[in-house]
Amino acid sequence: MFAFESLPLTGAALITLPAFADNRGSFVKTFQDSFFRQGDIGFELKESYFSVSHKDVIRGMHFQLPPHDHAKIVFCPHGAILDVLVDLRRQSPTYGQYFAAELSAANHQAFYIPPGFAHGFKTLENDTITYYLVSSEHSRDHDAGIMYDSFGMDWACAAPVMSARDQEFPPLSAFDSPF
Ligand SMILES: Cc1cn([C@H]2C[C@H](O)[C@@H](COP(=O)(O)OP(=O)(O)O[C@H]3O[C@@H](C)C(=O)[C@@H](O)[C@H]3O)O2)c(=O)[nH]c1=O
Repeated sequence: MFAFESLPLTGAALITLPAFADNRGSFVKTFQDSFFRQGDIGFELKESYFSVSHKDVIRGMHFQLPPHDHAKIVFCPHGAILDVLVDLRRQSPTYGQYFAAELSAANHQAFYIPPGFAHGFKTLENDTITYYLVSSEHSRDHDAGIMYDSFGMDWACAAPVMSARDQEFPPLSAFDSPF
């Protein structure tokens, strides 16, 4: 069974994926339509993708703007990441607050990230895979972000490897949130 733990940022959740180990290795279930559609989540899978990163890579903080905003399920099937969410929903009591947790192949945990959140991560190991299940298709014109170091998170990383695009996003304080 998927174990679901609500987070202080309303609507977001930490999910422990069902995992089984035997003398061959391990088996992890990453998605079940009936589970993710139920209740408040109502997640409908539209796209899936993964990235592979070296250690000390930071990607983020990303989201898609309305009307192409989406929910994400993020997990790490190889290596480990420090995964970070920021609440961008203006009416939310936790607007501007962040939450971080380690997701790894070893703990087989996933974040459920509702629409209206920025998402990013730092890799903790080489050859780390970050895997996404997403509820809308990618729209390049609606792909946006805020600066990774603008909302109070201590990344504990002196020289992160980052894309040029991620270093040019506005800080949270200058971002006029549509969520
Ligand atoms: C996200 C995405 C990117 N791309 C393209 C754009 C670009 O040429 C190349 C790499 O894109 P990026 O540099 O944005 O990749 P990356 O920085 O890994 O983007 C990811 O970051 C994390 C934090 C997330 O939350 C993800 O949803 C996604 O935004 O892939 C797609 O074609 N489809 C997609 O869905």
